[in-house]
Amino acid sequence: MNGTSVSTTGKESVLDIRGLTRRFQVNGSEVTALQNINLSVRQGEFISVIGGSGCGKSTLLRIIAGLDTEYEGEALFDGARIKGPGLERGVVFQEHRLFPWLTVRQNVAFGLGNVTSKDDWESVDEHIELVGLKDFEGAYPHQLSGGMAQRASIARALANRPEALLLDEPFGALDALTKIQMQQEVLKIWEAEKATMILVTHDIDEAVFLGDRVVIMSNRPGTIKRIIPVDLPRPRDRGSYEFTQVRSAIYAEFFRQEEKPFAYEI
Ligand SMILES: Nc1ncnc2c1ncn2[C@@H]1O[C@H](COP(=O)(O)OP(=O)(O)OP(=O)(O)O)[C@@H](O)[C@H]1O
Repeated sequence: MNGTSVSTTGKESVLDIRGLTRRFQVNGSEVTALQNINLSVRQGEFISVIGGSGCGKSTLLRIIAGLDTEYEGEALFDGARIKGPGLERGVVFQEHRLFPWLTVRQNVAFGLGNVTSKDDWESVDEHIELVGLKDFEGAYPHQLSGGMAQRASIARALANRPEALLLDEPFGALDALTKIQMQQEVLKIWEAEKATMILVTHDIDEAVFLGDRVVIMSNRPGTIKRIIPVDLPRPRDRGSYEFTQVRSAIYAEFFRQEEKPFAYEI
C-alpha cells in the first residue's frame, strides 16, 4: 500500500474522500447529487451507507468504484486519486450482471481477466467455495436462484482479492429470508477476506447488522448527515436491546430530516 493517511479513528485509512461534490445537468438545470462529502475509511472497516431514494448513495459508490470520474474535490484510494476502475476495488450491483452463456466457474474466472496460472484457478475455486457454490460451479445463471446468482457475483468480485469490496444494494431484489441469510454470508466473507467493505443499502437493519459505522445521508443535495458507530460484537442479535438502540438512533435521524408540514390537535 502507498501514500495512506490516518483516518478519524486514528488507524490507517484506505479511502479518503474530501470535499467531494458531484453535479449533473438534467434538462438544462443543475442537480447536486453530492455536496461536500468528507469520509475516511480505514483498512478492513465495514461501512454501511444509508439514505432515502435519490440521496446520492449510488453516485458515491460509483465514484469510489471509478465508474464516475467527473467529480469535484478529492476521492483517494491508497493515497491516489480515483481516476477509473481498478482491480483493488471489486463491485457488486443489485442485479447480478453474470454472463448468461458462461457457467458459474467461468463467470467467476472472468473477474480475473485472463486466467492462466494455477494460482488464479485456485483463487476462483476458493471463492466459489467461500460463497457456498461448490456444487453449482458448472451451472449457468438461469439455473441459479436470485441469492445464488448474487453469491456468484460476489465470488467474481472477490476472485481478484481486492482490497475493497463495494456493494450497491446487493440484496435489494431478494426476499426477506434470503436477504438475512446473505447478510450472514457477507459477514463470514468479510471475516475471511479482511477486505474493506462499503455497502449501500436502504435497509436500516442490514446497515446496523453489518457496519462498523453507519453513514446516514440526507437528500437534495446529498450530504452526510451523521455517522453512527456500531460498537456491538458480531454476530449481532437483531432482537437485542443494544441493536434496537442503534436502529432507533438511525430512525430518529430520518425523522429529523423530514419537516412536518403541519401539526394537528385532537
Ligand atoms: N448520470 C446521471 N445524470 C443525471 N443525474 C443523475 C445521474 N446519476 C444520478 N443522477 C441524479 O443524482 C441524484 C442521486 O442519484 P443516485 O442514483 O446516486 O441516488 P441513490 O441514493 O442511489 O438513489 P436510489 O436509492 O433510489 O438508488 C438523483 O437526483 C439522480 O437523478
